[in-house]
Amino acid sequence: MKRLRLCRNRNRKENRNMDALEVKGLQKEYKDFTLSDISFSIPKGYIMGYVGQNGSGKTTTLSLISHLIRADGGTCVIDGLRYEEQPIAYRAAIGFVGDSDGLLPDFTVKNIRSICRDFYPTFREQEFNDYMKKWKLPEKKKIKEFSRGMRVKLMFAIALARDTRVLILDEATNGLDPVVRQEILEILQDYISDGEHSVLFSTHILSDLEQIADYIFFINGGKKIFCETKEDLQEEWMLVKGGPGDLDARARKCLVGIKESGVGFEAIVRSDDAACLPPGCLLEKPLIDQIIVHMIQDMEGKS
Ligand SMILES: Nc1ncnc2c1ncn2[C@@H]1O[C@H](COP(=O)(O)OP(=O)(O)OP(=O)(O)O)[C@@H](O)[C@H]1O
Repeated sequence: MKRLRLCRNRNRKENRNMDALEVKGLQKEYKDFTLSDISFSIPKGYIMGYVGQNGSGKTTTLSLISHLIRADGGTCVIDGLRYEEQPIAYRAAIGFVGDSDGLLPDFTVKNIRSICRDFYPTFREQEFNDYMKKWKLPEKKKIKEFSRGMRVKLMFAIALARDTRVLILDEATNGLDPVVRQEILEILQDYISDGEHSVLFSTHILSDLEQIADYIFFINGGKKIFCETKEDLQEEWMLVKGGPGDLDARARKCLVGIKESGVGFEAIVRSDDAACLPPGCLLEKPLIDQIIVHMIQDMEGKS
C-alpha cells in the first residue's frame, strides 16, 4: 500500500493541471426534485467521494455524467471528450459500477466475456480472466445465482479490464463484506496510481472515503454544499466535545450541528472560531464522517 501511495503522489504532481473529469452547471428537473448547477472537476490521478443523504441527487448526478439519463443543462468533459461530439469514445472512457447492476440475470461469465470481447475494442480478456480466477467467480453459473458481492466483483472486472479513464461508482461497495470492500479500495488506489485515471465514488460508507478519497463533494437537496480536498476540510473544521455546563451563548453561536445529551455535547467548529469556545472544551481533528453528520444536523435544525 505504501509503495502505491508513493508512486501515486509522484504521478499526481505531474498531472496536477490535467482534469480527467470536468462537470459544469449540470442540471436535471424532475417533478419533485431539481438538481441545480452542479460543477466540479477531478484532476487525473485523484479520487473524489460524492456524498449526501438519501435522495440528495447522487445517482442522478452520476447517471447524467455517464449519459444513462439526459441532462436539462450543463456539460461534462471526460479526458477532453464531450459526449455530444464523440459519444462512443466518451462512453468507452467511463467504467460505471452501480448499486443495482445491469447484468443480465440468465447470463454466465462465459457469455459476458464474449459480449465484452465483441462490444469493447479495448477489452483485455486475459486481465478479465485473471480477475475471475482471483475472485473465484464461476464460469458457468448464472448471474442470478451470484451473491451481491460476486456480481459487484464481476462489474468491477468488466470496468477494470477495459481502457477507461474514469471509474464512476454509485454506491458500488455498499453491502459488501469488509474484506471485499478493502480489496476494492486497494484496486481503486491501484487504478489511479499511474496518474492517468480518476475515480468518482458515491457512498454512504464514509470511512471508505476517509481511507481513499482526495476530494469530498457534499450534495444536499440537489445543490452543492461544498467540494474540497479532504485535507482542507479537516484543517478548516475541528470536532468539539464538552460537558453540559460548557455551552454558553457565545459558544452556541460559533458551533455547527450541536448534538446534546445528558453528559454533554458534540459539534464542529471552524478552526478560526475555536478561540470563542470556553476553556473546558475538548478539540480534536474531525473524521470526514463527523463533519458531514454535524453539517446535516445543522441544516436539518435550520429547515
Ligand atoms: N426517474 C425519476 N423520476 C422522478 N424523480 C426521480 C427520478 N429519479 C430520481 N428521482 C428523484 O430525484 C431525487 C434524487 O434521487 P437520487 O437517486 O439521485 O438520490 P441519491 O442521492 O442517489 O439517493 P440514495 O442515497 O437514496 O441512493 C429523489 O427525490 C428521487 O425521487
